[in-house]
Amino acid sequence: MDAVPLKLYVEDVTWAADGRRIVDSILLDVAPGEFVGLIGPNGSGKSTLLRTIYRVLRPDAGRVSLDGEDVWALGAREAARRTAVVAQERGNDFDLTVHEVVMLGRHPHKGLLDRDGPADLALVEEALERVQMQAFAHRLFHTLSGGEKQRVLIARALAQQARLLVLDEPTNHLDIRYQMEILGLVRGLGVTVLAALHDLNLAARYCDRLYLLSGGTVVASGPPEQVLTPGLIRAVYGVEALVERHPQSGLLQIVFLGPTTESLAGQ
Ligand SMILES: Nc1ncnc2c1ncn2[C@@H]1O[C@H](COP(=O)(O)OP(=O)(O)OP(=O)(O)O)[C@@H](O)[C@H]1O
Repeated sequence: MDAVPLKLYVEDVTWAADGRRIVDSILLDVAPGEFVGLIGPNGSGKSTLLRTIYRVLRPDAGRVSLDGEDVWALGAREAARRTAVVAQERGNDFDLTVHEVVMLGRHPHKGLLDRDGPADLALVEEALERVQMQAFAHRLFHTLSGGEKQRVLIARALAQQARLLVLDEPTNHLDIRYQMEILGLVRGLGVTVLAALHDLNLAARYCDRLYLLSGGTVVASGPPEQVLTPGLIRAVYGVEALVERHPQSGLLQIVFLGPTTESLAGQ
């Protein structure tokens, strides 16, 4: 993805369903080349917010802009050229081979009747190599394990050469080695990244800044050490935690002690 990173700006975005605001007046920005993590408990609105950003949901209020241009003014094709998405939802990829799934990443760049050219093939091969899935190129996508599928979807995003990468739980099927490899790879791409992550230790390690969502609103944002405090973890997740810098590695480390007594009493 040797593309110039872009600036993402989410300005007071609200999206409601059945009269309930699932995301409510969200203000968020990601600077060019920054890796920002979106964290928060189940149901806090992370996926819904990401879906407004990659233009599946149209906000009821507010706007999402890429380099200052509203994604709804850009049109689907141009928005897809700028934004690659690795999400849980799967389209009709089931009868496709791994190679064909990754080639889908080239579609926003091609006309309706354009065939796959040598440059497209080279990008697909390079992307498969980067996630170490070359040997699987001719396998049917639906026959892969969860982690293998996840790596192929990352490869599709790489082949797309987008300037913004939106990831929704990109590592949830991966073993610890691939979790670290994929997040390290994504970080090294130099593109703008917004990723919903559940693992707070991984979020602390790979993200420049975090936004913490609760009940559809941003309750904290900033560098990991400012957001991942015992007080905020207790208030938002209902879990007691110790947060410290590991003496040898210097990494921020969160040790979860257990649910707070209030949250246990509420069960
Ligand atoms: N189309 C919809 N209609 C009604 N409610 C919805 C709709 N989409 C999402 N919701 C609700 O909005 C809330 C937020 O969902 P969302 O998937 O954005 O949360 P999340 O933070 O990504 O959660 P998780 O960590 O569990 O993936 C949930 O309570 C969900 O049930």
